Amino acid sequence: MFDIPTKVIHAGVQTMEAYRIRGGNPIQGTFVPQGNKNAALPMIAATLLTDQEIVLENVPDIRDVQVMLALVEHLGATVVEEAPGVWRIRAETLTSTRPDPALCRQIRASFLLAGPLLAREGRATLPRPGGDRIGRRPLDTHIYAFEQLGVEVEILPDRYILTAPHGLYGADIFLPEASVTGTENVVMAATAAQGTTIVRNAAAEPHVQQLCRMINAMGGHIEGIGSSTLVIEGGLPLGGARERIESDYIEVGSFIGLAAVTGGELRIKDAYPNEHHRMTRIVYERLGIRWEVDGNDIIVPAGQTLEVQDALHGAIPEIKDQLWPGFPADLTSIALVLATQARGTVLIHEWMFEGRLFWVDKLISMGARIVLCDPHRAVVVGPSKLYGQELTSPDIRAGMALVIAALCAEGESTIYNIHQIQRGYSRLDERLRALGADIERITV
Ligand SMILES: CC(=O)N[C@H]1[C@@H](OP(=O)(O)OP(=O)(O)OC[C@H]2O[C@@H](n3ccc(=O)[nH]c3=O)[C@H](O)[C@@H]2O)O[C@H](CO)[C@@H](O)[C@@H]1O
Ligand SMILES: C=C(OP(=O)(O)O)C(=O)O
Repeated sequence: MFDIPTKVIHAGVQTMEAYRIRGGNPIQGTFVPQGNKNAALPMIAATLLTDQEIVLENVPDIRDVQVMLALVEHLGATVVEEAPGVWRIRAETLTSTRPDPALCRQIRASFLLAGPLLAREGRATLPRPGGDRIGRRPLDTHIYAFEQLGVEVEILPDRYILTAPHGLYGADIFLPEASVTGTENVVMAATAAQGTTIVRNAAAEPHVQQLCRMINAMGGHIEGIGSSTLVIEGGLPLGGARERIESDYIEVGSFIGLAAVTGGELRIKDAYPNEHHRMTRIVYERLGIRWEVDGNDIIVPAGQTLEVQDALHGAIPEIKDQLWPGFPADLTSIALVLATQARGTVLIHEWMFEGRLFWVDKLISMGARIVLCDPHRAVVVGPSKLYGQELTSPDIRAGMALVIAALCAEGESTIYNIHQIQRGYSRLDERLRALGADIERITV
C-alpha cells in the first residue's frame, strides 16, 4: 500500500521548513533533471483508464506527485513503488468516483481525474481544485469540452458533479482556450466516447504530447500529437503500458539560468535541447545567456557576462510567455530573476496569469531595480547587486526564482514556505549542494 506522508495530507497547515542559503558559489558540475511534473500528473490520472497495470518510470519525487498517487489509491488503485522513481499502478476496479476533497484541494491537477473517471465510470464528483495562487485558474474550457461529449454538469459553489447518463459521444470540439489540463481531460474522456472526437485549438505542450503517446501505447488511437488538432478514436480497449517520463523542461530552464547567473559550468543531462528548448534559447539569448549542445545534453559555459540584447533600432526587448511552442509561462519568473543580473533593460510581460508577478517586491527588497507597471508587466534594469533577505515563497516558480536570487546574492537569505517549491522541485537542497551551493533545509 502506498504510504502517503502525513505532511502531504495536511499540507495546508504543515511545513515549518525553510531554506537557509549563503550566496556567491558558482553552480557547477553535472545535473540530472527530474521527470516532468506536468507530465507525471496527467499520466498518473490516465492509469485509471484501464484495469491493467501501468508502469511509470522517472516519476519525480515531489509533493504534487505524492498527492496524485494518494488520490488514485483512494479511488481503488494499487500503487507500488517498484524502484526509486518507478511506480506500478493498477486500477483493476474503482471503489469511488469521488476523489478525496482534502487532497484535491492541494493540487490543480486533481481535476485531471475527471476525464478518466468519466471514461471509466461515466461519473465524477470533484471539488474546486487547488494549485498555485497565481491568478484565476479557470475550468471553463474543461467543462465546455465535457459538455460537448454529452456530459451533464452540475456546478455547485464547492464542487462539480459530472455525469454521462447516456454515455460519451465523440464530437468535433473547438476549445475556447488552448488549455493544457483542459486538453488532457477531454482527450482522456474521449478515449471512451462512441466514435471519433476532434479537439481543435488543443494545447500541444510536451506533457500533452506525452500523455497522448501513453494512451496510444495503451492501445488507443490519437492522431495529430504535437499539433493543435487532435483526433481521438473512442471505444478502443485500453491495456497496460510502460512509459518513461521525459525530463522536466521547466527544471532544465531553471538550472540553465542558475548556472549562468552564478558563473558555473553546468552540464545538464537528457535536456532535449531541440525538442524542448529552442524558444527558451531565443529568449535567454536576449539576456545574453549562451549554452552549447552535446547530443541530448546542454552545457552552460562558465563565466558568462550577461548583457541584454536590444531589439532592432535599440528598442527595449520584451520577454513574453506564449502557448507552446512559445516561451513557457512557468519560466517567466525565472527569466525575470535572470534579467536582474544582465546589463540593460528588459520588459517582462506575463499575460497568462494576473497574479504571477506580485512577488517581485521581494526581489526589490534584495536590491533589484524593477518597476512593476501593472499585474502583467515588469521593467527590469540590470545588473543589480542582490543582498540576502528573509523571503517567503508564494508559488513554485517564484519560489525557485527566489532560490536563484539568494544563490547569487551577497550574504544569507532564509526562504520560508518552501513546501510551495517542493511541490515542483524534488530534493532541491540536496541536489543544489551537490553542485556547490551553500544551502540547507532548516526547521523554523
Ligand atoms: C498541472 C499543469 O499542467 N499545470 C500547467 C498548466 O496549467 P493549466 O492547465 O491550469 O493552465 P491553462 O492552460 O488552462 O491556462 C493557463 C492560463 O492561460 C490562460 N489561457 C490559456 C490558453 C489560451 O488559449 N488562452 C488563455 O487565456 C487561461 O485562462 C489561464 O489563465 O498549464 C499552465 C500554462 O502553461 C502552466 O502554467 C501550469 O504549470
Ligand atoms: C503553475 C504550476 O503548477 P499547477 O498548475 O500545478 O499549479 C507550475 O508548475 O508552475
